[in-house]
Amino acid sequence: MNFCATKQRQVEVSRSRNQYTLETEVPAFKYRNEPNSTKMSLFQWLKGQFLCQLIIVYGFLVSGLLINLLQICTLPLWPINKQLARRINCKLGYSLTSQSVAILEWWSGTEVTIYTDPKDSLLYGQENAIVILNHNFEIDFLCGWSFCDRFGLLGSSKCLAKKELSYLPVIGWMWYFLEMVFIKRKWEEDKNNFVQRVQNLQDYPEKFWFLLQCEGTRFTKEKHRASMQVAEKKGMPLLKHHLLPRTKGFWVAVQNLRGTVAAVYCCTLNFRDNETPTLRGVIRGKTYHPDFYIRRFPLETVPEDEAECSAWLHRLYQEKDRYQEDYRQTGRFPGPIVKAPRSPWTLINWLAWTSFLVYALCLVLFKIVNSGSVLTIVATVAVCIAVSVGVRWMVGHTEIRKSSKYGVPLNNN
Ligand SMILES: CC/C=C\C/C=C\C/C=C\C/C=C\C/C=C\C/C=C\CCC(=O)SCCNC(=O)CCNC(=O)[C@H](O)C(C)(C)COP(=O)(O)OP(=O)(O)OC[C@H]1O[C@@H](n2cnc3c(N)ncnc32)[C@H](O)[C@@H]1OP(=O)(O)O
Ligand SMILES: CCCCCCCCCCCCCCCCCC(=O)OC[C@@H](O)COP(=O)(O)O
Repeated sequence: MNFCATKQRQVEVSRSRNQYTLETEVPAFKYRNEPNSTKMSLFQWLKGQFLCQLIIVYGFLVSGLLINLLQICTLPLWPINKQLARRINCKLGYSLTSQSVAILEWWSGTEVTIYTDPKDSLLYGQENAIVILNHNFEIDFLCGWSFCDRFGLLGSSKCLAKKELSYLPVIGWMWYFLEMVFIKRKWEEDKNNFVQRVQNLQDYPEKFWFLLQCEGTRFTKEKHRASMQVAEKKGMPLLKHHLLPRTKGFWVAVQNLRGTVAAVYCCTLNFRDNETPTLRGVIRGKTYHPDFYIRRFPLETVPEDEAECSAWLHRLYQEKDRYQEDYRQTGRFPGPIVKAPRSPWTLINWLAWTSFLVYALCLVLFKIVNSGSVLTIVATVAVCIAVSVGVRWMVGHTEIRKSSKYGVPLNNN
């Protein structure tokens, strides 16, 4: 049983007409994600069923391809009414991304606990921001989406992502229409396109957060060792829980988004009890316990000069490193917990897509079996095998053991 034994103040933030209000004290022991065992046993049983997991993957992929198709249909609109095309793509993006949030929050029962200043939380969702985040976990992008959804920015939020992710069916194709910024992580090759894509966000019609994972790659022992050798050579303090941040992307984003974004949100994510979450675990319904610490820095406080801005970011990562160390000692981040409720719309959208697609699948399977054609049946089995290989390949992109060798000496990809 998980419980937080620290006496702490929890601030409930409820959504009413886009306002986050109401504060309540909660008792010292706050039980988290504790399902009523009898009521939940059927649900637990369902989570363990391979068929249910298959339906989740099928629903996500097929709805994703349909959404990709709808996104392609918006292409003729871009030259005529760009802002409308962008808004439609945000809605389409929401319809796909929110399914993964529903799977995280409602299926696996994983809830992100947010530690932040309640005053700052009133601004979340009301302003554009650059978000920086550590890159240690296989489902950090899912937790990020959950956080975006709690503050109404799920469809429109963006990230700086490695180019390889743009080729991923469904997710990567969707991101292309959502104007994500893709980079090869080779500055000379990236710089023109990067600056252009960031500048394009200056007139974005929806509120957005722009996520930068300044470490540039996921944390592994090998990358950490290499990165700390660089820090040592530069005479910088060593980090224990982070790689040395790459600062160029942050500086360019800040410079080009002054006047567009209001603040930098420094986010630090960790999981209770040294959990090592995986996407497979989420699909199998395993509950994880992410804790998430956010500090808001008004953009005016970030230096304009490149060297000073870079030093500012390094200092921030040194602080983040101390928060991670404290978290390991105490099991919590500083500050009060702000509770933003999960939205029922993610669940409604997910159930609507899944019911529709399962119904359609039953009709198609019935027709195939009824046709009695051996060729059709063999072709169907072949397609299923191909899709299964494809899904493993896609899920593999989230796995740290398959992470790139970026940042390891003599191998910068
Ligand atoms: C709980 C969640 C919380 C919050 C989430 C909130 C909101 C979420 C919002 C939106 C979500 C939307 C979608 C997200 C969903 C999924 C996406 C998830 C992830 C995608 C992320 C990625 O793909 S990460 C990979 C790509 N991103 C990056 O690389 C960004 C970071 N990099 C940069 O910004 C770089 O600056 C650069 C790539 C632009 C350029 O890099 P470059 O190396 O060319 O230049 P730099 O000057 O920056 O760095 C060079 C200096 O670095 C030194 N250094 C450090 N370490 C090393 C090392 N290991 N080896 C060699 N060199 C190293 C080096 O010495 C250089 O120093 P100099 O002094 O010589 O300059
Ligand atoms: C919950 C949804 C379930 C639906 C069914 C599953 C179908 C498969 C979905 C696959 C989704 C893939 C999203 C990939 C996002 C991964 C982002 C990421 O973390 O990229 C790593 C890079 O930042 C750094 O790369 P490395 O240099 O560490 O290498």
